Amino acid sequence: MPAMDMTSRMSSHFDDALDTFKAARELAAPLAIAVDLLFGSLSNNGKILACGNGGSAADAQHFIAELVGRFERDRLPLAGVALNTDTSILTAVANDYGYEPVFERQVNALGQPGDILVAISTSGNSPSIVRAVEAAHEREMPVIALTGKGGGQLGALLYETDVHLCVPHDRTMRIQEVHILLLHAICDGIDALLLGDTL
Ligand SMILES: O=C(CO)[C@@H](O)[C@H](O)[C@H](O)[C@H](O)COP(=O)(O)O
Ligand SMILES: [Zn+2]
Repeated sequence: MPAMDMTSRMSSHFDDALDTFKAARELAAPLAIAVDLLFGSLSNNGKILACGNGGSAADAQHFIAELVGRFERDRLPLAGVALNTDTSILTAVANDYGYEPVFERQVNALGQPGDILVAISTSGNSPSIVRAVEAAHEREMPVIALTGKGGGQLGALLYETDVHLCVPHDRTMRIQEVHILLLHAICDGIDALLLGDTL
């Protein structure tokens, strides 16, 4: 096997990430729409449900923690639930019904018209996320979908009233890196609407 230049392999991640972050600037306009949608729901006693698998589960709970806790400034707690955090619900539903409905069932249990589902899937093809989005539509909940790889099945399912934040990249890790930027930008937008735009 030829000697691997690990430093240049590591360097290429920074170059690719910079290119991807630049390309993802095209998401600024739909991101602004997502902020309005979330702020409107929260202002009308709505709540935010978020879900993802693997690294995207971490992103969903990270985002919800910043709503219920705080982001950069003190403010009132905002209503949100990460659907991938309750191991008793996840194991009970997966054990009794299979994994696919683990989020759908929680959307059906908790979701009300006007609540918002934040659905995170880098491929757009995870069945548990696709089913959660279908349940949200049935419950008249707008969806904010964070995807990549062209959006997959999720992209094709979305309504015009939903927001699709599709990262223009094909590698899961790079897509996840932009997803966390998108979620932080949303938190910043909500705080700006609640508290004013100076930090
Ligand atoms: O974080 C990573 C890879 O970077 C993994 O844990 C990854 O999230 C998992 O393979 C997920 O199951 C992928 O699901 P999805 O993003 O395609 O919906
Ligand atoms: Zn990851």
